[in-house]
Amino acid sequence: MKEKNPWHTPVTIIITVIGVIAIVALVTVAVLQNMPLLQKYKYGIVLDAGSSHTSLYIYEWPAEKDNNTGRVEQKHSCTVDGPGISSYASAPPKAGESLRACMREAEEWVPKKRHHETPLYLGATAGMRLLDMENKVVSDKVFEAVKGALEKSPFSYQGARLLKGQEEGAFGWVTVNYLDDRLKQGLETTGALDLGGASTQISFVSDNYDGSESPSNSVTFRLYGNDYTLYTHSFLCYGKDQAQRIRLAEHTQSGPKIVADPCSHPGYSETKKYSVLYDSPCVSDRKPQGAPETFDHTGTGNFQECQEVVKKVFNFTKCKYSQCSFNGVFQPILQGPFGAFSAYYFVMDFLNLTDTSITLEDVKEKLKLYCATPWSQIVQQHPKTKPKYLAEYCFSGTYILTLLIDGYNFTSVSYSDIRFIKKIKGSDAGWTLGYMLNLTNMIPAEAPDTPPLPYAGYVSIVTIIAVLIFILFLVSVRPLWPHCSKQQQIV
Ligand SMILES: Nc1nc2c(ncn2[C@@H]2O[C@H](COP(=O)(O)OP(=O)(O)O)[C@@H](O)[C@H]2O)c(=O)[nH]1
Repeated sequence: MKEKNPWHTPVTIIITVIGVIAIVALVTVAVLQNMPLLQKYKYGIVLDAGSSHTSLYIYEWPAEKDNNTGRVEQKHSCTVDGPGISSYASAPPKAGESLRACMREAEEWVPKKRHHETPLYLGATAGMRLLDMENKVVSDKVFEAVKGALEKSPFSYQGARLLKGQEEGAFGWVTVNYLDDRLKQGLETTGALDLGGASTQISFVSDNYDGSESPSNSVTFRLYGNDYTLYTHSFLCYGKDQAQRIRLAEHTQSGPKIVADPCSHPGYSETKKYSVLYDSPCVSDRKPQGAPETFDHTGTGNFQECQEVVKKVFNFTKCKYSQCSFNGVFQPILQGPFGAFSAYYFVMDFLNLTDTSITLEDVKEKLKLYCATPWSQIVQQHPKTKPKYLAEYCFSGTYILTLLIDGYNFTSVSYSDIRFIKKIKGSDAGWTLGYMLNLTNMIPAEAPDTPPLPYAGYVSIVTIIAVLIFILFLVSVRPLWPHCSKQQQIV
């Protein structure tokens, strides 16, 4: 007689099928629910309206990490043709028009469906600060022109404004430390040294600075659960272009027809207009009376003498604080490391002096040789470099060393704590990224909660538990199993 196989009872079959379906469903739901979404990105655009030129930066971050945990990276940058927006004082509408080509480029780089939700900001720095001091009506017109141009774009325009020097310094510091992952991990921070054309910024955290001395130099942040009291100062007129004017103003106090300049190469000669040299609030009050219309700017290429004239740009006499950098400005004891970017990098990179492990004496020796090189040889060796930049590297290198050593008090030891940088992990060092991170609340005050397990670990655990449940289920229905002994295999 045929004994009925207990596995073939309808109840057992139904229970088994339901059990298997339930386990598969459990694993599927858990995995799908927690699976990373297909990588989609969000974007932000910042225009840096500097004194010498405007740059547009497009930033990108994973869309599903909108809860401040995603990494923001620079996707693209575009340099606006022509000078900085402050140079359009006599024709403000052209300042708006000048942005058009880069804005079109941005439209191509940012996916069309993201255009309307992509925030667009413009921040103007020292060039516009000077124009604002000189003629507020005109600077307002320039802002109106750029606002008009940006409002027409398909992006979510969030405003065009003048950045305070303190903001420029602080956001540069945020950028450097964000890109270096120092904020999220609560590591010792890197100071930021930014050299522009019209202003220069120094920002760092020092154990000796709690903001009580010279509070106007302090900015406090709470980022990823850590408190920072940042020292920051922006020196208006101490960017390299304005410092060059101050120095030449020193040379031309008596309104001479010929200026023999130790910071220009021997054999260099250029006819310049007094009206152009003195056309800046940084020097306008020093314009010599009865000067001729032009002067011949000639070079002697003497580094030591250049250092002496550059030092005169700084005032070291007065300090009402415990310690100062220059011009009576408080500065706490330097605490490194430091990242030096913008014109610091352009100049030191050109001069092959970005390696700060070489001694300061060697750096000065190299600069001395460079300054003494005849102009004809310099032009011959660098046919592709803009003559405007080429003519100024001797001055700019000397200015950078003087600013760092005499101005900020870097020593031959702490000089090696400086890194001359252009980019960090593919993103330009500068204030723009820090500015956008701040305005989009991308850096939380508190450290975001991290999931207790990484995704792969989570999937493994769910699968193992499901398999265990299945085995338990099989064991629990064991009484219904067919018996394996020979006698029971009667079919
Ligand atoms: N050598 C060199 N200098 C540059 C280059 N781009 C900009 N600069 C100079 O670097 C300085 C900084 O420019 P910018 O950012 O416009 O100045 P800011 O408005 O004060 O921030 C100016 O003196 C520019 O002339 C470059 O590619 N090479």
